[in-house]
This record gives sequence, C-alpha cells and structure tokens, in this order.
Amino acid sequence: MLSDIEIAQGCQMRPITEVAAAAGLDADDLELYGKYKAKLSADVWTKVKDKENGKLVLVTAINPTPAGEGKTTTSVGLGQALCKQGKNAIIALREPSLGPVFGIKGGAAGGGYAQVVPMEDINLHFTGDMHAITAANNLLCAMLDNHMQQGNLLNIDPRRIVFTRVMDMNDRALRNITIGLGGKVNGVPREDHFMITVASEVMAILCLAADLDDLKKRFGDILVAYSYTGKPIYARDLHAEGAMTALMKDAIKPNLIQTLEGTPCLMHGGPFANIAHGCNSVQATKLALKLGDIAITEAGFGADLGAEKFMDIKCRKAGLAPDCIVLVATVRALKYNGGVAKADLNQPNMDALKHGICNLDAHLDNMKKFGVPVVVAVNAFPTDTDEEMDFIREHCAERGVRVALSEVFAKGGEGGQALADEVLAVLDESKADFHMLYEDSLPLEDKIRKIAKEIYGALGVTIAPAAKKELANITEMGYGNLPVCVAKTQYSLSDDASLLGRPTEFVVNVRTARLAAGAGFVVVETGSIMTMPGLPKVPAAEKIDVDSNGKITGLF
Ligand SMILES: Nc1ncnc2c1ncn2[C@@H]1O[C@H](COP(=O)(O)OP(=O)(O)O)[C@@H](O)[C@H]1O
Ligand SMILES: O=COP(=O)(O)O
Ligand SMILES: [Mg+2]
Repeated sequence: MLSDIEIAQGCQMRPITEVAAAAGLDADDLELYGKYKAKLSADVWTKVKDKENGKLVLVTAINPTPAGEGKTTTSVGLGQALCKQGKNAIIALREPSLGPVFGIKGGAAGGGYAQVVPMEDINLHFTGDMHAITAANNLLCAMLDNHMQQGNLLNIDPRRIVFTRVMDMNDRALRNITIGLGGKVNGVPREDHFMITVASEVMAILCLAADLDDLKKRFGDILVAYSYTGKPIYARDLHAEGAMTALMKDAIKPNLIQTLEGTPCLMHGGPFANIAHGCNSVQATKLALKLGDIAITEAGFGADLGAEKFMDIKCRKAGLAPDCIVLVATVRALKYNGGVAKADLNQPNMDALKHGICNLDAHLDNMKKFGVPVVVAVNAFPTDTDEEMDFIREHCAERGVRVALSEVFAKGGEGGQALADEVLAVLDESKADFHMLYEDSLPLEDKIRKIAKEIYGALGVTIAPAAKKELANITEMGYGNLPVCVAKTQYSLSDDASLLGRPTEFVVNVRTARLAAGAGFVVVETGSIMTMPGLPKVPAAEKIDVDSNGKITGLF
C-alpha cells in the first residue's frame, strides 16, 4: 500500500473555490492561500448565522497506542462516506502541530484514503496559524519582561509569573530555563519555561473566541503574574492585547481545505487533549453546523480526555450539544490495553483482546453519562484478523451498542458506508439528551474529583499543597465557577501511563493548578504530564526530506 503522503500527493485536488461552492460559499467568502487552501472571511458568519443547525457528530476513541487509533482518519472517512450517499456533510478538524509531525505520531490530516489535502502543506506551515499563535504568546512574554526592565511600575514579582513562552516543537531543553542573564542591560534574571504552542492559553482562546472583539477581550484577561503584594496582573495591564490581536487577525479565520474525495473540511485550532482542551475552534464547528446538514468534529486522544473536555468545556462555553458520538476502537489498542507490547501488536492475540476490551467498556459507560448515543467504529487495520474484529462487534452487540466496521483507511468513503448508515440511524432516532458532567457552581476541587471518579474511575484525588492553595486563590479571585481542564497522560484512564485497561485501585494526583482566565477554564496538571514534550530517540524528522523540485517525502 502507498504511504499516506504518496496517496495525498497522487490526489487530483479540486480548486478550493469549487469545494467552497459545493458548501454554499462564493468567491467573496474566501481569502485564498493558493489554489487549494483558503480562509473564510469574517462576514461568512453573518451570512449563515440564521440558517438552521445541522446535526453534530463527535468522533472520539478508546485510550490509544502512541501511534493513535484513527479518530482523524475516521472523521475524514465518515465525511467522505456521507457525501458519497449524497448527504451534505462537512468535517471540522484541528490543525497539526509540528511537535508530533517531527516527533513520534506524525501528522493530523488523517491517513490512507481518508485524508485531507494538501497534506504536506497542512502538516507543516498550513496557513501560518501556529506561527501567529506563537508570536502573539511570546510578544506578551517579551512585554512582561520589558515592563520589569523598564521600572516595574506594576510591582511584578519575578518569582510569581504564571505565563510562559511557547514554541511549536518538541524541545525538552526549553522546559526549564533561566533568562535575563548577562547583567543589567539584558533584563531581570528569572526562571522561565517553554510549553508547546498547542498547550498554550493563546491557542485555547483562539479555539473558544467568538470573533475578533472576543479574542481581544480574552487576550486582555490573560493572567500573567502576581505583584509582590499578591495582586493579579493581567495582559491588559501591560496593554498587550491590541498587538496580540493584530498578530492573530487572520489566524482567527477558519481554514477551508478538502478531503481526498473533494469534500469540504474546516480545519482550525490545534490544542492537544492531554495537555489542553483538545477541540477545534468553536467558530469552525458552528460554521460547519450552518454549512452542513451533518457536522463531524473530533476531540483528541481518548474519550477520557478529548470527549470529556468537548462536553464539559467546549459545549458549555459555546452552547453546543452533540447528537451522536462515534467511538473509535482498534484491535491493536485493545490488545495494548490488554498488556501486549507495542512491538507485538500486529500478532493475533485473542486473550489480550478479551483482556483489553474492558477499556472500550469504560468509555462506553462514560459516554452514557453525557446522554449522547454512541456508535462504535472498529477501525480496521491490515493486521487485524476476522476473529478479532468479530469479537469486538459481538461484544458491542451484546451491550446493545451500535457498531460498524470502518475500512475508510483502505477504501476511503466507500469503506465508511456501514459506519455512515449506523450514524444516520442514530441521527434519525434523535435520542440525544445531552448533559454535562457537572454544574458551574460545583467548587473547583469537587469538579476535579467528579471527573476523576466518574470518568477516570479513580478512588479519589490527592491535591498537592501548592495546587490546593492556588485553587483556593483562583476561587477567591472569583473564578470558582469555571470548568476544569485536566492535563493527564493519554495512555491510561489514570494519571499513570503504565496502568492500562480499566484500572480501579488508583487515585489521581494533582500537582499544579493554573488559571486560564482568558480561555475561561482552570488547568490542573496530574501525574508526570509535561506541557513541553520531548523528541524520541529517532525523531520522525530524520525521515523527512525534500527534493530539488520541492517535493516532500517522509511525512506521514
Ligand atoms: N485503519 C488504519 N490502518 C492503518 N493505519 C491507520 C489506520 N487508521 C489510522 N492509521 C494511521 O494511524 C495514525 C493515526 O491516525 P489518526 O487518524 O491521526 O489517529 P488519531 O486522530 O486518533 O490520533 C496515522 O498515521 C494513520 O495514517
Ligand atoms: O490531542 C490529540 O489528538 P490526536 O488524538 O488526534 O492525536
Ligand atoms: Mg487526530
């Protein structure tokens, strides 16, 4: 079989203006970035906002292997499959980060015959949104350090700065740094940190902002530090929000691209779900609901992370309500959860599969708590045996859960017909009764406990003294009603990556708490999760190249 990039490069793409027209958009609605990419102009929303919403389908997954289990692939394939049936379906995805592209996981444009294109553009610079987010974030940092250098009128305590620099790269050497060295002319010496751009509050704000004015207000609301007397200092106190917004005036516009089968895809915002809220932008999702009769969107990593945050943060903030959940399961991830080593996942192993199926059960039980009907998509890999796939389908049938074998990777939209039929049946039944896991009024610590117990299956939660103190401080400052965004490993329901399957006898250990006042949630870090990943022993970057004609190879 051809590689993802070979398939993508072999695609005869439609001009993006044609794709837009099929989605009901005309040339005035587009700002072209070449022939195959465009941004939607700001007044598209005014044009479509009074249209009736389509149905909303969320694609999530069981706990993944390090390679990922095919949420993006399934989202693209399902969109292709529905369009093949003549439905007006549009997908809304997140943008890739260079971290995984050059690291372990690869791109975020799907795979096989279920990809969005132009894949290499999308996975590298795309339309520059990641660079704009990085620049806006680091401008604020530069203005913060400059304020302290220029007399520090705000009396900022350099030991209590809570906003850090970012870079869209896996670079562990930047996790903990010292800046301002070299004497008076070089600034105020202090400890600083880098996180990866996709974990930043600026990224979250892009994903949750309604428009340019809201973006600017949220930027101004970013808590950056405390003064020596404990007074909170916001970005607006540094007069940074205007310039930050100017840097992001194009990044806030959703991107329009196409699938391998020429069907429309909105791609905007790229937070990871282990260290951020993991959902594409509200703007893109709301536009997809207006432009399509069915909008398919994804949330990162497993349902314990992306789906929970989709429901409890994105839907809460945006007034969205999913009509159907597609839960992607793979034989390989279930065997991984059944204790099989990564190197042996391609070997048939019914015992491990039967042992690991409890992870699927955990996520099925969890999704029920949100009142949204589920379809399990068994994402078929070439190494899967019929016996293994039949076991998963029979297990779902015994639970009374709709299930479909998805072959979209190998066959594109044609391979997603069974899945499309199951999703359409759910949408026709309209049995969704969406509700969030907790009320705004639940105290922050209790929100954390509720997520840990109800979704992760924890016995309880430990909260480090510093985190406990910061949660109390955040509540004292009037932010106790905000939702919580848990930063946690994606490999386990617990905060310990080694506890696979459906662990029970564990507690979740909260290390830190951070107010993202601009985004409107509180981030708590658990276990050993880090917001700046590192490159692996053999980075994927080593296999990426470009020839003298500009043709890229090795991206996957
Ligand atoms: N059915 C499949 N067979 C083979 N490879 C697949 C299949 N589905 C996905 N992949 C590959 O697995 C990786 C992860 O897929 P992706 O859709 O990005 O997962 P996720 O969005 O859940 O992280 C990609 O490299 C993709 O090409
Ligand atoms: O946030 C992570 O997203 P994927 O699961 O799509 O890699
Ligand atoms: Mg993905």
